[in-house]
Amino acid sequence: MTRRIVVVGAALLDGGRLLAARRSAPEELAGRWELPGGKVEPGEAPEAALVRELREELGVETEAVARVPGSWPLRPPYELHVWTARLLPGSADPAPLQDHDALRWLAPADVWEVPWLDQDVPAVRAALSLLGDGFRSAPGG
Ligand SMILES: Nc1nc2c([nH]c(=O)n2[C@H]2C[C@H](O)[C@@H](COP(=O)(O)OP(=O)(O)OP(=O)(O)O)O2)c(=O)[nH]1
Repeated sequence: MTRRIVVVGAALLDGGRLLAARRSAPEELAGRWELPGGKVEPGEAPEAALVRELREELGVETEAVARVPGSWPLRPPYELHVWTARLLPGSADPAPLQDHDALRWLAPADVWEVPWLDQDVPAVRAALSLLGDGFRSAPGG
């Protein structure tokens, strides 16, 4: 059986905009944009991993809202799953504390302005199709 490790990415929404994060490392990914997140640890729920990673990387308090249908292969054994997420009331604003050197809140019309990692493009597309054109609020939110 092939070992699979899930990387959770957040489609973090606030005020009708989606957060994109520019990777600062490793070298082959640096300068490209991604959905912030990281690896799910053994025994950890993906929603909990997402909240933990966003706290570590961005200094924010969030909650996962809904899984975006689909999964996207990364470098083996990793695969990307995406959840919509929102900032909790009173959370700090996101800051690029770890793994990233720039952040952008993208309005719907601007989503394709940043050079996403190739492997993130279908995941971002799926997130947008779940959210709808305006992405005013995450489903369930
Ligand atoms: N977080 C995240 N990682 C992605 C995306 N697309 C993509 O190819 N990756 C890759 C980059 C990394 O090789 C891997 C996730 O690693 P990470 O560095 O974000 O995760 P982590 O914080 O748990 O890692 P670590 O430093 O603890 O090892 O998946 C994405 O949209 N979000």
